[in-house]
Amino acid sequence: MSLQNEQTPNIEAVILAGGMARRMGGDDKGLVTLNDQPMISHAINRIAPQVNQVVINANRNQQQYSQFGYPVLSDLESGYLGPLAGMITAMKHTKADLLLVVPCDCPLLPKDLSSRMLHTLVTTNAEIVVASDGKREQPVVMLIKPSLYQSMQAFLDAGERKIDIWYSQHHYQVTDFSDQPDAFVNVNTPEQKQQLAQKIAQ
Ligand SMILES: Nc1nc2c(ncn2[C@@H]2O[C@H](COP(=O)(O)OP(=O)(O)OP(=O)(O)O)[C@@H](O)[C@H]2O)c(=O)[nH]1
Ligand SMILES: [Mg+2]
Repeated sequence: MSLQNEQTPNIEAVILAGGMARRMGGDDKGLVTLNDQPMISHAINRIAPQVNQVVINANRNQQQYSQFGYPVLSDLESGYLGPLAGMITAMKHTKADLLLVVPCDCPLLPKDLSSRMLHTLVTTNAEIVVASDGKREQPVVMLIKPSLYQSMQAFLDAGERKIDIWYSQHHYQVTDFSDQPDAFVNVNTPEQKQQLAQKIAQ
């Protein structure tokens, strides 16, 4: 699929908040408070200025999530199949040219995430762009063509769940954010939340 307008494609962001957050004791991770704000607010504040639309993907507390002012999508396929279930739900729903996928538990996402990943996509003609902190790929931070939903559906139908195995079947490229080493700090446990709260407050 070629983009209709490669200079200014329409980009929608989906913020994934549909997991079970077992390492957070089963609390709804997007709504857990980090420095006086729900965790997802930090991600929204970083991402909303960078894209044309935002949707939130959540499988619990949908009413509370709707108060952020964006559409809330629940996984089309229930059963907590993992992040791919949230991504495919947004891919099927969006009318945008490109979908920017981010998790709700990365409060320091780059402020130039979308533009740099778009630059990679356009200059390499990739179907998928994955962010990297310079050491590791961040599989839940992707810029992706929504038309790939059919491939993702086949992957899920086959019982597969791992994002990096799925995208490695496609022409993907990596955008390196090693200039922002903390950008993908991820909050999975109460201890990590505590550490990040102190760091942000400094
Ligand atoms: N829609 C959807 N999103 C998910 C699902 N599982 C995980 N995610 C999201 O994927 C991202 C990365 O997942 P994790 O950080 O492991 O979050 P989690 O699965 O809720 O947490 P743990 O149970 O502790 O692994 C987070 O933004 C989650 O909300 C799922 O089954 N459906
Ligand atoms: Mg998980």
